[in-house]
Amino acid sequence: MTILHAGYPQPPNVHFGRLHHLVQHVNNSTIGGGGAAFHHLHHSSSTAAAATPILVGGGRGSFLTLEKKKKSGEEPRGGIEIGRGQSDERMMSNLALHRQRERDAYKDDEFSSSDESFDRPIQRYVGRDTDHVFGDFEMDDDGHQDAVMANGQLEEEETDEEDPVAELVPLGGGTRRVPRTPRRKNSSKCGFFDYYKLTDEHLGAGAYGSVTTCKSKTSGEEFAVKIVDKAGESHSRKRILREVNIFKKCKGNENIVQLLDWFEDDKNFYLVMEKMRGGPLLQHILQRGYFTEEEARRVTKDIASALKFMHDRGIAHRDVKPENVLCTDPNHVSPVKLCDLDLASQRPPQSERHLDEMVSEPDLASPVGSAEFMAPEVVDAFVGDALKYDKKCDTWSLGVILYIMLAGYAPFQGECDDRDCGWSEGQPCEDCQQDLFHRIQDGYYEFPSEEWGMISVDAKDLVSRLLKRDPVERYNADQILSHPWLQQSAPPTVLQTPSNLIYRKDSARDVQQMSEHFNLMNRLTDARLSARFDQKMTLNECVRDLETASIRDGSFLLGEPLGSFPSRKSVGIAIAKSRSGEFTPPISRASPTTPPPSMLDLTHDSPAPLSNDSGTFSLFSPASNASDEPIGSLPPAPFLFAEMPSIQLFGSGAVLSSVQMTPRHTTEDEASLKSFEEEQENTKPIRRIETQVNV
Ligand SMILES: Nc1ncnc2c1ncn2[C@@H]1O[C@H](COP(=O)(O)OP(=O)(O)OP(=O)(O)O)[C@@H](O)[C@H]1O
Repeated sequence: MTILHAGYPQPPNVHFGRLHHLVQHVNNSTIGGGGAAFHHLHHSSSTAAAATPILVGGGRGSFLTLEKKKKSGEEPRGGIEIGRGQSDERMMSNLALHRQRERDAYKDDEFSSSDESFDRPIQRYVGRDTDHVFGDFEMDDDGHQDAVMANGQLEEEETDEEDPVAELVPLGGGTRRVPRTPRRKNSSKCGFFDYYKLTDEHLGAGAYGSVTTCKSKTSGEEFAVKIVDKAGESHSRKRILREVNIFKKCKGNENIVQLLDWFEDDKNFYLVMEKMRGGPLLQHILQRGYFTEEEARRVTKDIASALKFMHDRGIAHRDVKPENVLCTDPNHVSPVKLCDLDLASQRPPQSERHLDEMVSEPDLASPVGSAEFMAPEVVDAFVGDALKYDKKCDTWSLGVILYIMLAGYAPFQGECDDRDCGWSEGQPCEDCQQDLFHRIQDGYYEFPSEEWGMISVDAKDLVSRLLKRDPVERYNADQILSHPWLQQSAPPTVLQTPSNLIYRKDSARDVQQMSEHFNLMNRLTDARLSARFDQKMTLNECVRDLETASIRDGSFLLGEPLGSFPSRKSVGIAIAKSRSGEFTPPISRASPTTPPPSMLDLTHDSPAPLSNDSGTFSLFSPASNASDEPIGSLPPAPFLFAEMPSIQLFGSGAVLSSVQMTPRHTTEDEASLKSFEEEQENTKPIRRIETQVNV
């Protein structure tokens, strides 16, 4: 019996893009998943699927239906099963377990609700928390999860238990606890600006959002709000929901930034967090100009505590780096808290994972994070070894941070023979990049006596326990916390860190800036790849899109014109920025040569070898005139990344073709942006050409 469960959290680590494949190849196995997964199967020509009886659960209502059937002794028609070859009993107990997890997830949920009195889970958005926690699920454009009824028809998820609440708006977080009863449905449509006002204080920016101080309209209290533009990527909702879920799991931990509220409107997501007044770690150290080993010890302890908390819950942060370590107090370096949970992933224990599921799991196999903080196994993934990495890469990254805190420079640095190479000034250099990768892979670093001579043996010992190439040997968070260096006060030795951060050419500050190339690229790669998986593009489709991409005067051409960006202020700003200064199209020093096979895994789409996957791009300056002379061209390579101040061109022969535009715009640009978006909607759809606007 092959059974499909739809509309309920799928068993961990089953990627629906693989569903068809798995069903075809694994007899009597089980696939859990959303309605779309069922749809996929139901419409497939797979004999396994065709022979499949139908009953498929759809969310909680269907679960109840199933329970009733079970009680009455009625055999489900087809049934639901979670786990391969399991009995009906087992299936029911697994479902009950999922159900319990779901209850637990809601139990202390300050974010949603005032409906505790009803003693029932609150549907915070259409699609359940657990769906996001346990893995991917497919949503339609409106974020609805489909449920599948006994007749096999797709239908919207049952909402008989309660009226659907306004989708995602607002979560009405813990601070005000906006009632979310059906009666209050419309009144819950309050937006971020009903409760907060933005200030001019810019706190930071990342690949997806900018972070600004906002003030509560009622109390005047200051918070930090991360504003994420919805236009940035096709599946931003899914990512935001995942981040919110991870934040929720980390609620109450004093070393993880707390999310207090979140909202959504037509344009943006708003994540309201506690404000970390002390700023990012290295910036704080630089500004103070004074840093001791004891302070480094405290910071390490805080980060290790945050990691322990996350790891104990099966969550890996995956982007531990100094910018994501924030100081609470402007006058003291500690306590610190980890922020930026958008790359964090929650994984079930290894024991619950099946081998084929692990292999086919692009999300967790995707390399994310920043170069200098990447653990060797992540670098392996970049250079083709495709090894898995998990929570232990967080402790590696902590090792890198600790090293930088103690010395003021990074343990692994790239170097080449070319004296004029601008690597240490942030310029790309393939040789330096390769050298950096090799050094990380070798795991070779030193403790130069000039800085390290005065640092305690215990501190160095902990560094060496963390910078272990083999993740098995590397300390985990528990071991870090019990290390002697963290058990008692460290010497009050004043470190050379601040001055090294300022004066060394290859300082961590440069490293940090340069690592952003990596970070951005990895994330976008990740996003594009998952978009590709979502869209179920075939290899051939990818290749067709790739011939030549050019950017001319704000128009994006890809083979034939797919659309153009109007010369509006919001875009104009970006172009104006690009015009300033001489532009040479760099190939990112950090770009990986090949995305790891585990990310691509195109073998199901086509047997074509990846070596044919090079695309050729001509890169035109937006300022170039009618002569249309390309100002530079990028050599064909499996993966390319070129960057202008605000426009990036991404391309790869087989993977994706995408032009990413990141104009900054101010609020007065919103009207023009809106009409730009409307215009886009009315013109020919621009496939895989996306704009990202960071407010
Ligand atoms: N709660 C906060 N208080 C103060 N500053 C913050 C806060 N959260 C984030 N920041 C600042 O904003 C920056 C960007 O935030 P964050 O990393 O969450 O955004 P992102 O778009 O997810 O970035 P990334 O590209 O690293 O993923 C941080 O490095 C930090 O400097």
